[in-house]
Amino acid sequence: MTRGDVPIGANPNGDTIAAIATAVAAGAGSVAIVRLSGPQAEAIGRRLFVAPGSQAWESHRVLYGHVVDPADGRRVDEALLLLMRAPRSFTREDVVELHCHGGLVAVRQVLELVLAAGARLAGAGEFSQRAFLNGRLDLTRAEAIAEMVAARSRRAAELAMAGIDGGLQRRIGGLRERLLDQLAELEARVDFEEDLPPLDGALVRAELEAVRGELERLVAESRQGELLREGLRVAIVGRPNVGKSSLLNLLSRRERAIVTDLPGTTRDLLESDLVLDGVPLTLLDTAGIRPTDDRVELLGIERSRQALAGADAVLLLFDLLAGWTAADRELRALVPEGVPLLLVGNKLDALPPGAAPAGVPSAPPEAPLARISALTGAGRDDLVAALLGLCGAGEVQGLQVALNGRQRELAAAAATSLERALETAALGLPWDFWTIDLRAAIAGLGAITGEEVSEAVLERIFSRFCIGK
Ligand SMILES: Nc1nc2c(c(=O)[nH]1)N(C=O)[C@@H](CNc1ccc(C(=O)N[C@@H](CCC(=O)O)C(=O)O)cc1)CN2
Ligand SMILES: Nc1nc2c(ncn2[C@@H]2O[C@H](COP(=O)(O)OP(=O)(O)OP(=O)(O)O)[C@@H](O)[C@H]2O)c(=O)[nH]1
Ligand SMILES: [Mg+2]
Repeated sequence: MTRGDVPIGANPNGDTIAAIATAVAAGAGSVAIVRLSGPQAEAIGRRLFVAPGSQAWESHRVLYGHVVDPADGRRVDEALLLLMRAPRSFTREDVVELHCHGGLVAVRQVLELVLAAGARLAGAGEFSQRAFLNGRLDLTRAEAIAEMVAARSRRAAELAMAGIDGGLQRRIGGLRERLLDQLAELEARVDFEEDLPPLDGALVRAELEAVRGELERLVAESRQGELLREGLRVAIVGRPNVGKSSLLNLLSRRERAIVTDLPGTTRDLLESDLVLDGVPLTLLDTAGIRPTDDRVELLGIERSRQALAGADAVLLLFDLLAGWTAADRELRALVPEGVPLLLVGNKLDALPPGAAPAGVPSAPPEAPLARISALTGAGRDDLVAALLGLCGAGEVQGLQVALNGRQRELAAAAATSLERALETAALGLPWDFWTIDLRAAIAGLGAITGEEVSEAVLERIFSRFCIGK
């Protein structure tokens, strides 16, 4: 995105941007919106839009009419126009929306006419960036908007909504205010030591310690938010014929993968996107791993190994009838250290009642164990709960706010700065020695909310948004 000509702050003389605001892929919607923002938005709208009768161009009213090509008066689409004059708009600039018919052909023509009439194609995230620069949103709300667009599950959308409502801004902004209060007290003592009542150092330290604790809690909880935003890649691995594809089908509730009684049925990697208990995940069905001379099967097995190496979690499936065999133990050794692993004994239905499966330890030392029948679905819910629990996703239900990666780094650094300030305090050094680290912590929290953030960082954040947002 190049936007060197737009200064930080309001944009009264700036250019007018435009983009298609609605989905441009994954099938046509029934309505598509071209959005304009900037000082020329209304003039361009009036040039291209013909509203019959005596409809008035009033703010926050919808006009009915047609988008026409001003060159020849040809009607390009039947549409609705929504005018929102500054500052009562998303960007706090004049905004015009042309609500066209869905599908891409007409709406692209409308966008071309808008650009030909003097608007500039918006860069990624540029509407949201203007909303931020014009003080309509803080940075946590702007980032939450991007998360809402990207959300893959209901829980991820709820978390994004809490961010849009300012949940994170209030938490971080509140902690920053508390630090600013302490800084003011300390600085007053540096400047006017004689005129003020003495400062109770223990109280200041207790307050810094409390803020530091809150920051560390937020950092610790951020992992759950990450799960919701990014989803988990879970590989199902195991020997041929143990029921991996059957399990994929059971969890995705459809016949996604081919299942046969022939070992070596699955030869390629198969991905299925699903949501389990509000957590989005990508399940990978893999080719059964075994020694073989079949060239195609060997290539598939190589992909299984790669999936195993790149997964956030692994379900290692084995056949309860055959028991936990030497080959299963070898597979277990392939699972990288530190990757959450659940052993899944399958074909529970075929086990005679009361029979202990051969070789399966009651509490296997290797990893936690779940028993299921991919055929009947028995044990499915316990499997899901165990998997999510292993990945730390069990607690996402109560999650109110969650830091993203950028915010987590800043919060962790701020916590470290506070720790340093507290160490300085413990050494009994003068007030002005504390304030250096305290100020660094305040700046870090200001970078989360956007109160103290460089233009380069803003560019990087908004360039990850989609065009039209
Ligand atoms: N058609 C359409 N739908 C949309 C958006 C949009 O821009 N256009 N949004 C875009 O993301 C989201 C809604 N968010 C919005 C947030 C604020 C304002 C707005 O005009 N705020 C003004 C005025 C509020 C008022 O009149 O009380 C303000 O806060 O000053 C508009 C949309 C989702 N749906
Ligand atoms: N009785 C019983 N049979 C099962 C169960 N799960 C799978 N099967 C059967 O086991 C056979 C193999 O199932 P698949 O799901 O294709 O096994 P796979 O692990 O994907 O096998 P490959 O793709 O060859 O590695 C099929 O005949 C399934 O019907 C189960 O829980 N109980
Ligand atoms: Mg299979």
